[in-house]
Amino acid sequence: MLHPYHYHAALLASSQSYHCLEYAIDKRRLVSSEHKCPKSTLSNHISDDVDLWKADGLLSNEWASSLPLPENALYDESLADRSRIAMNGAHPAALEGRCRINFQALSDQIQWLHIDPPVLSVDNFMSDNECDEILKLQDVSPPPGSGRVIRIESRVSDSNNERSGTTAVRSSTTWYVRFGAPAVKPLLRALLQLLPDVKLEQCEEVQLVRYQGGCQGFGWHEDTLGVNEATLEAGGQRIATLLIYLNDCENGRTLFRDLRGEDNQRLGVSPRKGRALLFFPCITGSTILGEAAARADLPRTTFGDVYFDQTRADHRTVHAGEPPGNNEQKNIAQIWIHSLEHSPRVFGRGLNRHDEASL
Ligand SMILES: O=C(O)CCC(=O)C(=O)O
Ligand SMILES: [Fe+2]
Repeated sequence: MLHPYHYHAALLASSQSYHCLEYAIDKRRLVSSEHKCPKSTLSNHISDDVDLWKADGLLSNEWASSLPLPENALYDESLADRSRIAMNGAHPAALEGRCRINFQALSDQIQWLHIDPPVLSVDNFMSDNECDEILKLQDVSPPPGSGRVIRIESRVSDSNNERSGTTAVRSSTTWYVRFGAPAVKPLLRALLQLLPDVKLEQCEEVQLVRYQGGCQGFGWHEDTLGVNEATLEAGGQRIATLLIYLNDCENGRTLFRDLRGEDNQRLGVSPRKGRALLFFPCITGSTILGEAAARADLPRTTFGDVYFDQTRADHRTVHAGEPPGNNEQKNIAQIWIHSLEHSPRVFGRGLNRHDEASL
């Protein structure tokens, strides 16, 4: 029996005393390695729904062993240049997909952190209380048999690997939330307000991630799926990443390896409770981006829709989750938006339906 709302996968982040089962997620593929389970208070949360994952073909025996956290790669001019050249060929008129941003509703809160490729932040996207309600999902122990304790280590797929020239690993605790969970309703509503043409069916299940201070993070990677993963059933490619910081953190920024901020330093977004970060993993363009970019006097609302080409990743969007400080914990919620309807699979086929959301 699955819990009616959240938790298919909860995991123990702490790398210290006990691990029961360790898993790695390589984008949509879950790979596992089993460990001897020391006596642990958490062991009764481990359920046999591993079999469910196996049946779904998501388990294999691969295992990423090492856990280097964001390596200090140097700013790669050549990579950025190559992407810029690709971008020149991507006139918005030639881009099929459109992702309208509702500037009218949120103009005071939206900040353009980077214009090309577009990276935006939205402060107070969610209220403190709404963030707290989501955080509570992480504190509830899943009823026996409904969740399990796993450790997730995420690596970029081979194709990504080739692009960004590095293997990214994640060390974190990850929860997946059912669409019907009341706590995520405000988040889903806010998403649809910000991106009014997006259908909920295009969204992956809400993912909550917790990084423990000092030692956990997520290395350089791109959010696009590999060609074999961006299937019709998956809903094609990920066209937008929406990430919400659920608590304030001194450290633990989301860093964009090849983008520069206003201060000409590597672009980094600090975790502020309720702040959203939006960017587009595929090549994008915007109808009036050029004009607006050249004229500082144009109001922000003159930025038009973001157009995208879902067949081409924008390698300039390589990013990482910096480890929070020693005494901090970083909590985020994340949703990936696909070009087409996405079939959620984390809870098992058909077990977490978009229409449970009842917005
Ligand atoms: O933790 C972060 O700031 C970034 C997380 C991320 O990029 C991801 O989960 O894909
Ligand atoms: Fe990412």
